[in-house]
Amino acid sequence: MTITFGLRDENRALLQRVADMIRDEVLPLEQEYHAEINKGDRWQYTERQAEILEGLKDKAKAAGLWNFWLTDSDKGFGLSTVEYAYFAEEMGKTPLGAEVFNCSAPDTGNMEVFERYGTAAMKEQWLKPLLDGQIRSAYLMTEPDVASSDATNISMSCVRDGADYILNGEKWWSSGAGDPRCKVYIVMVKTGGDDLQKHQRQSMIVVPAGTPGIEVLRPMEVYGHDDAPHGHMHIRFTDVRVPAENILLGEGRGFEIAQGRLGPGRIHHCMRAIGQAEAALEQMCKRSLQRQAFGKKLAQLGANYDIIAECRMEIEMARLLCLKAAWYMDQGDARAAAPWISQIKVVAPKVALKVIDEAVQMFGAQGISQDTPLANAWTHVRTLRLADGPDAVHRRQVARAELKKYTQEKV
Ligand SMILES: Cc1cc2nc3c(=O)[nH]c(=O)nc-3n(C[C@H](O)[C@H](O)[C@H](O)COP(=O)(O)OP(=O)(O)OC[C@H]3O[C@@H](n4cnc5c(N)ncnc54)[C@H](O)[C@@H]3O)c2cc1C
Repeated sequence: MTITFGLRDENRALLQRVADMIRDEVLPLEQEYHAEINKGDRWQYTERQAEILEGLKDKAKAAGLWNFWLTDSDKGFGLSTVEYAYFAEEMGKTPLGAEVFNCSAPDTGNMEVFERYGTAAMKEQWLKPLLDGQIRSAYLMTEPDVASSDATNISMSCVRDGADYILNGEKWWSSGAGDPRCKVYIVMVKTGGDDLQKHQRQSMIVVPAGTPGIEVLRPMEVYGHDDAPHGHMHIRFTDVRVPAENILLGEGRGFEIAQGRLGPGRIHHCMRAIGQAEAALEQMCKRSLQRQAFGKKLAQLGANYDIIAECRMEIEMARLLCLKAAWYMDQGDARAAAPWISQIKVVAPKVALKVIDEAVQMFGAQGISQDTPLANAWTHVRTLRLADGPDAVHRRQVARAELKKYTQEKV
């Protein structure tokens, strides 16, 4: 029996329905969906892809299995962050899982921004179709020419001109911007100069994807994969003009919004990474019992018992830490939760990478091939050590919170 403390009884059945749908309906179509991408223009959403994915989304929506990520809200199920952790873990077990239930990044973070900081017009134009799963979105912060783990470096120019703002500069690693269904970007820009305090120079602005002056230059590759049709795009803005009312909250409020956006997004990635680790351990165990070498099952050879045991123990530790960080988030004090989110943001990808790597090894050469989901899972989880803040930045947060207990001085 799986222990699911913190999950209210009424939501247990809901979680089981998600797990059942993933096993019975999503997993059987995964391979065909991904094979379809290789058939023609990788950046198109082919008829068959649409049939598979939109078909699954329609089923999930009709069954009421939709938008679980809207924690503590009357629009979703009102799950706590702790409860959502179990759902995200389940959805993380397969690449299409999160999108089928309208719970995928970067849309969830962007929807949260529109919900919390958007105007009524933005909610109508962007939040509504995002909540319905009709369009997708991207979040553009990282820039090629500056160390973007320090967001005070963000320098895309955004200058007021009458009733508009004009944007110039480049962004890269804009996840999801390759998808033809991606219709809107939330863009971190620089609106203030050195006369302002460091954290008041950046703003966020809403830019429709097709605005004149936007050029998608190329997909950035992850270990040689373009991740089509989602993509992590390198984009140039040349005199891109958007109405002044597209700025979120007002000039200089970018950091405030980034904090609100990134907290939940980071922990959701970790929850899904734990799901990927669980899926990899299951595959490793099954393989080690099915295959034989030197007259024994693989499980019985060398240190394989130890490897399996270590993987189980590390997953359990990571899950408990993730639930603790989620619990802190549920207490409503983002500042107190931040170091806990940083802890799990370092630990979850590290553990998932280790487990997936051991599973790859147990599969032999097949493990690194296209014939198991493991190679793809490894590259995906590896990116999490950078995306939403590199490990070192999160470790620094953890250390500062620790040191602050013992000094009044700035650490
Ligand atoms: C697959 C993928 C998807 C992504 N999706 C998006 C997206 O949708 N939108 C978006 O805006 N960005 C996205 N990113 C970008 C990601 O958020 C950035 O790469 C990340 O914030 C780091 O910025 P940087 O690459 O400029 O690295 P830099 O800031 O140049 O940092 C490089 C290295 O410097 C070291 N370093 C930095 N700070 C410290 C410190 N305080 N202490 C010690 N060492 C330090 C670390 O080793 C770090 O890895 C994505 C990245 C990947 C790989």
